[in-house]
Amino acid sequence: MNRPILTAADMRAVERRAIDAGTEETLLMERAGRALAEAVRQFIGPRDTLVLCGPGNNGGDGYVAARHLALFGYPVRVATLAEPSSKAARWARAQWDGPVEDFQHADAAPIVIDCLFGTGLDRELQPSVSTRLASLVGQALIAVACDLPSGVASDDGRMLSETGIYDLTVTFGALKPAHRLMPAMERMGRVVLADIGIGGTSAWFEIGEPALPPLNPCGHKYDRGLVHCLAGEMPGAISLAATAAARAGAGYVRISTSRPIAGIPASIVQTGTAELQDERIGCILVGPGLGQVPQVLTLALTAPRPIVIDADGIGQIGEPERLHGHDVILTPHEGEFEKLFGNLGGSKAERASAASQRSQAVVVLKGPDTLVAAPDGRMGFAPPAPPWLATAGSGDVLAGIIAALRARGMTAFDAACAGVWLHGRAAERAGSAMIADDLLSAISAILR
Ligand SMILES: NC(=O)C1=CN([C@@H]2O[C@H](COP(=O)(O)OP(=O)(O)OC[C@H]3O[C@@H](n4cnc5c(N)ncnc54)[C@H](OP(=O)(O)O)[C@@H]3O)[C@@H](O)[C@H]2O)[C@@H](O)CC1
Ligand SMILES: [K+]
Repeated sequence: MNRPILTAADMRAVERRAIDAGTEETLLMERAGRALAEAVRQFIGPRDTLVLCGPGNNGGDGYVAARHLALFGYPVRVATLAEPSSKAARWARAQWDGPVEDFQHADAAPIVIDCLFGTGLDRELQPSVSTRLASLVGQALIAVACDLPSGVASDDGRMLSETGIYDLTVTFGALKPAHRLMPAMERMGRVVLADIGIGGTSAWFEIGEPALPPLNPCGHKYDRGLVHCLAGEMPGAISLAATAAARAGAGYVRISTSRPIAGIPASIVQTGTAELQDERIGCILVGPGLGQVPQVLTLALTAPRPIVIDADGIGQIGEPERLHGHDVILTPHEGEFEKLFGNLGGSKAERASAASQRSQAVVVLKGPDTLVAAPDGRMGFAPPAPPWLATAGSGDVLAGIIAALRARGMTAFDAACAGVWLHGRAAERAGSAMIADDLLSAISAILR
């Protein structure tokens, strides 16, 4: 299931609609604070707990959580940075009948719950606040963030202030972009999405497990998709990509190559010609191991077939507008992206979206926080993938998987999202000592 990702403004609009429809704001805060307390209870048993409350509704959630944790039997202290400034937070503060300490002078605790700032943070923290918060987070056995670690910019995942590494982040109603974007994502620990009875739809979402096209029991190999790969100077990369395409379910994979490539499964056909006008081709794959032979990309773009352009192929496109009228999926990492699109500025999501619109291609902007952008504004955010996916050949495998899914009839955007999801799960299955070749058998295991 794809989970919506909402900006702070989107989230406020959802909240406003619920309130206009008769839901009390304090009820939403009560649900959020209770969900936070329950998540903490699931994570760790009763230990001394310090809840840090800020002036806004994030702080309000903190007073509610403190009340519930005390009811659950946790020894709870509350420390405040400033008195509540919103009506709902004042209500929550009034429901807390324990003492309230001053944030700067509160003693550390094994469980620290940061409810200073959430989606309303719009500037860096005062240095005295970030230093003290980082110290409390650093001394804690378990550091928990309410909605977001204070210091995180919700909409783009930047760190406005550094406050340390958390173990658990409990968010409400919907994920925010920062939960799936670096550098914020790696500060959050486990992210729990709590249901508080409201939520929205969005063109932005976290990529969930895909529904792959069903196999036709009466079908033949071409029904399952023909992927045509174009080799270049370094055949290892294209053989990895071609094998990944075969493992990801393409019925027929062939490689145009000027010299035989050793070590490829015999089922992958090698040909000395490039029959790209073949209408049975479901997707052309060009770029892995291509080297400096730009005429191969030019040849690929003569064929009226869907194309995945990866690696060296991306650097040879020249102007992104060259792709207009073609059916293209681009799979750049940051360096290749900048080479093609220049320095676009803005957040990673804004850059991916702008690039997709400019090229009219689906853009898979790879990294530890991979994004899939469509020209119509849709954006898939990859769920967290293991860091060992950053290894030589990993991108070739991803390109091959995506080409197979495109050839199998998925739309360009869906194929790219599904490929990113499968690639991450294959890496999880392959384990931390994997090399890119191991992803191939892991794909087979997942698709079994
Ligand atoms: N949306 C929903 O559906 C629900 C949302 N809920 C919760 O509400 C949270 C959002 O609450 P929010 O909008 O009150 O913002 P929040 O993060 O508490 O901070 C705003 C306050 O901080 C201040 N301020 C900002 N930056 C600052 C800085 N650097 N240094 C110092 N001050 C700074 C700013 O005041 P300012 O000084 O700018 O006037 C303002 O007072 C959300 O994260 C979630 O936890 C749940 O209750 C349930 C439903
Ligand atoms: K927080």
